[in-house]
Amino acid sequence: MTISITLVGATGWVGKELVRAIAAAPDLTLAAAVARQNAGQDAGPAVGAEALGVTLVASLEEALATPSDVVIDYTAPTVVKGHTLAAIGAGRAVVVGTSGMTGEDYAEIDAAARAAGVGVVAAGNYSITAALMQRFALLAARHVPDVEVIDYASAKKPDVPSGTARELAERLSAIRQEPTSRPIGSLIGPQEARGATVGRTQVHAVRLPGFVLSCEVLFGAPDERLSIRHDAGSSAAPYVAGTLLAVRRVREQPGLRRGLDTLLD
Ligand SMILES: NC(=O)C1=CN([C@@H]2O[C@H](COP(=O)(O)OP(=O)(O)OC[C@H]3O[C@@H](n4cnc5c(N)ncnc54)[C@H](O)[C@@H]3O)[C@@H](O)[C@H]2O)C=CC1
Ligand SMILES: O=C(O)C1=N[C@H](C(=O)O)C[C@H](O)C1
Repeated sequence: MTISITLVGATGWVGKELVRAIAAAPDLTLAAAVARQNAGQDAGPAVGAEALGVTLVASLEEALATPSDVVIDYTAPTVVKGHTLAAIGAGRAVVVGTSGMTGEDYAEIDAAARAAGVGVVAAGNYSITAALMQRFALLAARHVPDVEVIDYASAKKPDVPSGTARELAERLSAIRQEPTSRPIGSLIGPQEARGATVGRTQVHAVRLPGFVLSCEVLFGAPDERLSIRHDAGSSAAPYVAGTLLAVRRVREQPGLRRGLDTLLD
């Protein structure tokens, strides 16, 4: 039995790579795919591949009419929460790639997934090396209380902070001890200069041409520093293996699992 997939955002930067990888994987089947501008076309040629016999549709609602085991979402921050809740409502497991959701959004999704008895995996970054950055940073935070996150992305990225930085900051916040830096409210000058507080962690977002996505975790201790950094390149290939790992594991348990590193052991 193969795992059947509904892919939303099938002709996007990541979606295209996923269509090709799903078509090449013997244990996976593309059951339905959503791409608004290419609706009516076969999904294969729409991503530069052989015909797959799957006709692209214009909305997740239409795609859910076709049975599948797992919905993958790589769309946009404005629509991902609605898509995820709709897929859960239809009894599908969900792999969330799209960035932009808050910790509160994820709490709501976890509750909905548990109530429906379906699994959800969400990762701010499905690259294996980015997951390792997160794993190493969480280990370091157990020993070093002072940590801040720098989030670098392209000038065109629509959301801030990145899914990578947001997830990292929220998870660091859950385990880190109190920092030794002065409380932000006590500082002289514009408090925005200290970045945004995500969970209990300061995140500094840089948006410049020349970056795809880089994330740096900076730890400071008396008379020494530790920097852990991940730099993404220009292709979407690094996200494919992690996303498909999540597809293969998402139905193991109901509720939300956050972070690709939760699937690595
Ligand atoms: N978790 C991870 O590892 C990664 C996450 N991302 C995130 O995934 C999201 C998508 O990234 P890209 O593929 O680079 O974007 P993209 O813009 O290249 O592709 C998104 C696709 O979704 C489509 N779309 C938008 N709204 C839609 C809707 N309502 N219904 C159906 N389709 C819709 C767009 O038309 C587009 O084809 C972003 O939030 C990005 O930050 C990107 C790379 C890796
Ligand atoms: O928008 C992007 O491009 C990316 N977004 C993801 C994020 O928000 O963290 C990660 C990926 O490296 C690229």
